[in-house]
Amino acid sequence: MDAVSAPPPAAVEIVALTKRYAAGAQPAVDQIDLRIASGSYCCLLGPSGCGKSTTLRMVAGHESVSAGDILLDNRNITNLPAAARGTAMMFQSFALFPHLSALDNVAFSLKMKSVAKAERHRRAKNLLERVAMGHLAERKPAELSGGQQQRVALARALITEPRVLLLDEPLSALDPFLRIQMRAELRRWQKELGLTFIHVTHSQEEAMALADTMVVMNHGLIEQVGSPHQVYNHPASEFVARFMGGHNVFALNDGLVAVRNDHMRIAPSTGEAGDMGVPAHVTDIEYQGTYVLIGLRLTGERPERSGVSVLLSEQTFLSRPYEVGDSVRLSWSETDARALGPGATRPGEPGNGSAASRPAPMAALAAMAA
Ligand SMILES: Nc1ncnc2c1ncn2[C@@H]1O[C@H](COP(=O)(O)OP(=O)(O)OP(=O)(O)O)[C@@H](O)[C@H]1O
Repeated sequence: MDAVSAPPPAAVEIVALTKRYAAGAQPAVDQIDLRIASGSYCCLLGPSGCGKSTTLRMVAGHESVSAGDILLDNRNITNLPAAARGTAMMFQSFALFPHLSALDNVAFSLKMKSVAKAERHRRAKNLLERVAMGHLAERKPAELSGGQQQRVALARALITEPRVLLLDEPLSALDPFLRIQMRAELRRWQKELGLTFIHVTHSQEEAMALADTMVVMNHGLIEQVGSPHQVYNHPASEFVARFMGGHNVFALNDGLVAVRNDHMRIAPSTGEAGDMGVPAHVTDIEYQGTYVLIGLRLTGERPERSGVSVLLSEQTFLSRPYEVGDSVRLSWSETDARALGPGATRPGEPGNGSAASRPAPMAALAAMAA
C-alpha cells in the first residue's frame, strides 16, 4: 500500500468486541469492529441502551470484555487494568471531589502514585494553567461554574498523560448555552493536545459539531461509521436516516430511500403540480426563524410511516405560505434520494430491509422517482 492510500494509524482498534452482562441475554455490544485514527475526534452516537457507554467503559478498563480485543497503538490492552492502558476518562458529572481544591483534584492521581507533593502540585498547576484555570486553583468545585468544573475535570484526566481521552456524555450536565460553548472548547483542546478523543453522546447535533468520525450504534451493533457529512448525506440505513433526523424515508419499488427534508419540493394539489408527486396534507407548521418546518401526513400510508416533513427557508415559505389542513403534493429530485441499505444485522438474522420486513411500496412514489 502506498503512503497516499494507507489509512492513518489506528490509535484504537476494536476487534469483534462483545459484552454480555448475563449468560443467555442479548449482548449489550455484539462483535463490533472499529478503527479510530490516531489524533482524531470520534463520537459514539446512538439511542439510550445501544451499547455506546458499555463500549467506552470496556476501552477504559472499567468493564470486563466478554469476547474480542482492544488494541491501543497495536498493543493489546484488553485485559490490562485501567491505570495501565494509556487512557483516561472524563465523566458526565465530572466526578470531582467536593472537599478538594481544583489543584488537589487535578493532582489526586499523582498522590495515589506517591509522587512528592511539590512535584504533583507543579504538574497540576501547569495543567490548570493550560486550561485557563490557574487563577482558580484553590477553589472547591462548588465555587466553580459548570464550564470551569469541566476544565478542572479535563486537567485531572490529562495529568496521567493519556494517549486517548474517553468522554462519557461530558456536556450533558451543562445548560444548553454553556453546552455549545464548552463543545467548542473540547474541540479546540483536542486539536491543541493532538490526542485521540472518544466521546459518547446521544445527541446527533453534538456529534455532528465535534466529530471527525461518527459511529452510529443501535442494539449493540454499529450501523454506520463516517464523517458527519457522509453520515448525514448518505445514511446507510433507515435507522440512521431516522435517528439523524432531517430525513424522510419513502418505500419505492426497489427499496427504501431517504430524502433530506430541506431537499423536498412541495406544491399545492390544485396548482401546476396536478397529480404529480406524492399526496399529503399539512398537519403542523413550526416557525423556526431562518426556516419553517412543515409537518405532513402522506395520504394512504400506514400511520407509523406517514409522518414526513419539509423544511423551507423563511423567504420561500412567506412567498407561498401553507396552512394546516392544506392538501399538497411532495416530490424530489432523483439525485437527492439516497438508497438505504438493510442496516446492521446479527449473524443469522435477516436484514431489516429484507423483502419480508419492508413495507409495500408506494406506486405513486415509484412512478415519480423513476
Ligand atoms: N451493569 C449492567 N448490568 C446489566 N446490564 C447493563 C449494565 N449496563 C448496561 N446494561 C445494559 O446494556 C445495554 C447497553 O447499555 P449502555 O449503557 O451501554 O447503553 P448506552 O447506549 O450508553 O445508553 P445510555 O445513553 O442510556 O447510557 C442496555 O440494554 C443496558 O440496560
